[in-house]
Amino acid sequence: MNKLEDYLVSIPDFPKPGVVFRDITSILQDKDGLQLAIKEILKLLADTDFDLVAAPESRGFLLGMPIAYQMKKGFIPVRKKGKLPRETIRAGFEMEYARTELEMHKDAVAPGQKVVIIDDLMATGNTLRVIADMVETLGGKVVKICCLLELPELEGRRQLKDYEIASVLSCDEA
Ligand SMILES: O=P(O)(O)OC[C@H]1O[C@H](OP(=O)(O)OP(=O)(O)O)[C@H](O)[C@@H]1O
Ligand SMILES: Nc1ncnc2[nH]cnc12
Repeated sequence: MNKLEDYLVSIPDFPKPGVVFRDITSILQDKDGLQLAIKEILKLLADTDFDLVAAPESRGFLLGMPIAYQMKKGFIPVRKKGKLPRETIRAGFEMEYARTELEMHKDAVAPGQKVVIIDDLMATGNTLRVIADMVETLGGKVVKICCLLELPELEGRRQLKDYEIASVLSCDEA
């Protein structure tokens, strides 16, 4: 079986010039790649006590949901603006290549609940920061952040110093 990094395809200048897009769909479309990706994230959580997984639309859903299901936890979808039907909290921010707004249902986390945040990739870290802030605004505790892939050159960890972060792979920008 290949290593996880052997399945990852990088596309220069997508979605805009200067960005190297790390395409996790090339991992997930392979049956062995998919197994590896989920198993590696499960390993990162082997010793973590938590109640809920929170993950952002859309690539975060692809990894967050199987983890929540496998570990028998609840799942909180963090969605792009205007998609969640009940009362939400919302935050707008810049990512590596776009501006976006994310929302979480106000009743998604009860005070004191322990939340793991899962995403495919940490670039600037702004997506993860906003989700951590939302969890805390609702009274939850972020016990761990897990990503399949991290781009250290964008220094996402600098603004996430208060959290335990684990990623399966790390990729230089070039
Ligand atoms: O660290 P950051 O700079 O915040 O970037 C990371 C985010 O960017 C991508 O999501 P995107 O908003 O492109 O949405 P998608 O998953 O729907 O493609 C990725 O899935 C992360 O959630
Ligand atoms: N370089 C990148 N590749 C894939 N997804 C991303 N999200 C933010 N930056 C990204």
